[in-house]
Amino acid sequence: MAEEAILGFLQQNEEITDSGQFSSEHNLDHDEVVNVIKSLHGFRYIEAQDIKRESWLLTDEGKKYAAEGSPEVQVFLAVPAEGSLSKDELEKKLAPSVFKIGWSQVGKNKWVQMGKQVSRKVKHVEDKVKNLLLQTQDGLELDKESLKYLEGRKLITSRTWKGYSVKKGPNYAPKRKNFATDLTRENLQNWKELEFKEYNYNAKGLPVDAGHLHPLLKVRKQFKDIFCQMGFEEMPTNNFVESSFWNFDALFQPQQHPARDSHDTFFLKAPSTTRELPEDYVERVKQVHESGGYGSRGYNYDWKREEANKNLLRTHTTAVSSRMLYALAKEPFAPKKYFSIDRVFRNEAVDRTHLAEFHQIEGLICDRGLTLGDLIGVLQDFFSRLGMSKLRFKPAYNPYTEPSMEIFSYHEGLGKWVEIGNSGMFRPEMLQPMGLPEDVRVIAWGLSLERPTMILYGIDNIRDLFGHKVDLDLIKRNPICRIGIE
Ligand SMILES: N[C@@H](Cc1ccccc1)C(=O)O
Repeated sequence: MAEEAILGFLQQNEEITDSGQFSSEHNLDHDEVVNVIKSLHGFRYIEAQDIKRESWLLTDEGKKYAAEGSPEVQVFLAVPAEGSLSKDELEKKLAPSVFKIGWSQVGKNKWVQMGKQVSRKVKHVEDKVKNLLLQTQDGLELDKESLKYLEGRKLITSRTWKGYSVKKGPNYAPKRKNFATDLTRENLQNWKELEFKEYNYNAKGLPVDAGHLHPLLKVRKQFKDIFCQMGFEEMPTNNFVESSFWNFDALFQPQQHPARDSHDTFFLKAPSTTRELPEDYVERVKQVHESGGYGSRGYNYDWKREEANKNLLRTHTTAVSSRMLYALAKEPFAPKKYFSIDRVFRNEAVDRTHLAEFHQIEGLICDRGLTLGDLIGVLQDFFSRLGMSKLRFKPAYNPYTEPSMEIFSYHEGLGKWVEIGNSGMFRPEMLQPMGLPEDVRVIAWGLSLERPTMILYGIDNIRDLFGHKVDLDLIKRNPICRIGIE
């Protein structure tokens, strides 16, 4: 409405001299008129010039007198037209503040006789203050002296009024054009008929809603911090594709082991085999599988090179540990603590607790003379840093560790013992062919990253945590959970 009024007025007239006046003449809200002026100015339909004016507003006290009359007139009217009354009697007739202010004013104005008795001195009085206040309220201009007087009595205060004078601008039109703003298919097809809005390179874009950490990343960070605090170095795990040799054979896992079946492992079609392996080491691995050595009888089967060459998606990060230990064995011996947290792959039926790819956390310590007691002690230290200090161990079997132990922790929240990992001491059949000194022992453990994360975040279906069905809201709004689930 205001827009039509402004553009229409300028069609016939040179100028709107004062937006305030214009608003009251056209019965428009001045704030709305100002908004329209700003917008039309932005598109250069109009030119606008600021106008600033001092305007006056009544204070609360001023408003009261404008309605009820000034206190001096109220006092005057309380004095009888004929005769007199005592000051006390007069005071009782009026509100204390009215009496107090009015009394001093009637004195100044010489309207009443102020002796023992009070009586009128004049017949009529004019309520000048009330009239001036009413004029101010109506927006009429008062002379300087009156303004100073009312301001002195704190009945009015000044406010800077802002408005505009308005003329036609370079893009003036009696009606605003609708510009096309989006590069839609329709707009592009009709581009000849349309006028596009100009780009505003100074406009700020929408705030970017991105950059949230997935719960798995938050928990991974906490595990990483714990390993680093315990002096572990991170292993390079950036190869998802591994040969069967490093994933299985180097770990003394026999070639007919069920895990090496394609039902359990993803084998690669291309490249289906590895290009090179360290030949002398391969020979020693073959020997230990076939006929043992280092105090072992071996598995007594025909070890096949083709089987070791097959490429696969690594089924555990222990494949990386075997590469690292082999590299370590080539140097003069130095003790090491290694860890990794990265992705592994298993050809499994997916259900609420299993995925075909998940993350494995792996830690190992390699030093002379380590014992099972050291492994238990390190595990106690490691898991208590996670807030899990009640641990139990259960004998287990891995082809590459002896002894092997499953790790259970008492979960206070769930009120039961839960399996949290697997561990053991690497076998001599694994370490000796690498060339590590005979008294060097390696203690190691592994667990999934998903399981503790699910426990922490109260997620009971792994597909709600990882994969294409994950709710983005989970990623945007997950809290920071402290590991320490006790
Ligand atoms: N590699 C084992 C975990 C493990 C690591 C190190 C020693 C013992 C066990 C697994 O996949 O479950």
